Amino acid sequence: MTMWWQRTLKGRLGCRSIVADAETRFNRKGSTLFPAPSPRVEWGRDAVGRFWRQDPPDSPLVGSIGTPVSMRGPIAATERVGAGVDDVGIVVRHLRKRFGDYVALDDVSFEVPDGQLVGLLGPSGSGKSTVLRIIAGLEAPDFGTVELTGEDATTLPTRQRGVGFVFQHYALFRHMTVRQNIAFGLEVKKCPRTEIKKRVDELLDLVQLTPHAERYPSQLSGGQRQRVALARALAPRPRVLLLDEPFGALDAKVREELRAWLRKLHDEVHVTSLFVTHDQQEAFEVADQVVILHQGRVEQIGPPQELYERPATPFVTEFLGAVNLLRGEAIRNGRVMVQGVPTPASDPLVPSDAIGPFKVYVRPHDLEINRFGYADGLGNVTLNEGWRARVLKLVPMGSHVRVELVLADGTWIHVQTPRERQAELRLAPGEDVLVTPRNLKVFYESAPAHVPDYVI
Ligand SMILES: Nc1ncnc2c1ncn2[C@@H]1O[C@H](COP(=O)(O)OP(=O)(O)OP(=O)(O)O)[C@@H](O)[C@H]1O
Repeated sequence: MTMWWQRTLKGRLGCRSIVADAETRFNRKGSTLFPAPSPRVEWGRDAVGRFWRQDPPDSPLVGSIGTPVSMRGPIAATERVGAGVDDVGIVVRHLRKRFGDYVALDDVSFEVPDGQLVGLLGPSGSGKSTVLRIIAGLEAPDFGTVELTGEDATTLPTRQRGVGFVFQHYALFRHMTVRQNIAFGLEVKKCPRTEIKKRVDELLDLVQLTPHAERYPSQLSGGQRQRVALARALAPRPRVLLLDEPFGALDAKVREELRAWLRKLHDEVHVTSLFVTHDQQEAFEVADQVVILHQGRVEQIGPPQELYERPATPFVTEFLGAVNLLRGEAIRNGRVMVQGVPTPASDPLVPSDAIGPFKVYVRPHDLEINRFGYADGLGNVTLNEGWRARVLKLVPMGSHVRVELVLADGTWIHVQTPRERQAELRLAPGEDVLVTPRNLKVFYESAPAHVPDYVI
């Protein structure tokens, strides 16, 4: 029956994701849950991830755009990486995994659009490698599904998944040359010799190791070995490429070079890739989109800049770089009371009369230090607005100065001030100043766990 549904829907719509969804619904309920749509009906997902159906105006079927048809609940907006139903390379849905009593994954769902490089970012122990291992078939989920290029792969053995895997510790064969290592997967598949040679030459060129083809791994640098590992993973033309902290064991400079190199390489080969890292900068530099994991759950998904500018939770705000945390007392007319001062908030969605306490976050480069006021020489004095603070310490950091201050209520903050601005202000420890913020991020202090509680 399931097969019938697959065939029917595929034939009518050519739409793999809908097929997978219909199949699950069918299996769970044991009967057809929605009528077979006519070919004129269009299907897809809306901006918040719900399935929708667009019926022609004269259709006898109920439903229109925005009509959710999934019985398992929509994939939340925070779980969506990209748009489109037909162009998905990897889909994981509702993954759960326990190790004994420990919940390693708790309902993880996301999609990797075909041909994109997506970063899976999170602190140590957040479940990143477990997700990757489940996608590769090295671990079985307790619940949930894995779909690779439209095919349900949840129970497929690893070797049938068409997955290329690159680990942190390059597992190259020490007794084989670079060429033999890259050829290994193709030899196992018993590809013709001429084809193997052609593909290996191609890959040696791609990873810029042609001159080192006859070397052994011990004769290569760490970065070169990881490039061989990548070429070896790409050799059998995998459907998807999984990279688990591939540069984790390398020193900072080599990592930086390899990041740029990987991004360039991906732009050439466009293989759907999932890249695990705990390094925010690495994820942001390399990935088209980033999935942020925390304690086995997806916190937020989006392009790097969007995550940085519009973090959905306090965790994401804190995880994505240095930030000051203050207490907000109430919000009135779009201004949040911080340090007794109504301070502009950057989003019109702020409830006009919400009562705190709120967590108020502001990045060090979004704070400006000012004197209390200035005179124009004609006897007019203009007073600045901001939070009163005392300078504690100045630390030169090259292009900027890190200024540490204490606010009137004893809260410590730090500000990143351009070197030129410090040359103007000539701040010194012990001075009283005003601090003026931009881009405040405000969250309810005690939001229910895991519910995005972003209010600004
Ligand atoms: N085979 C296992 N048996 C027991 N616990 C495990 C097993 N594999 C993973 N875990 C636990 O599950 C949690 C998630 O592990 P995972 O390796 O997926 O995290 P991670 O985000 O990749 O961390 P890291 O960045 O440190 O590699 C960790 O607390 C880990 O100890």
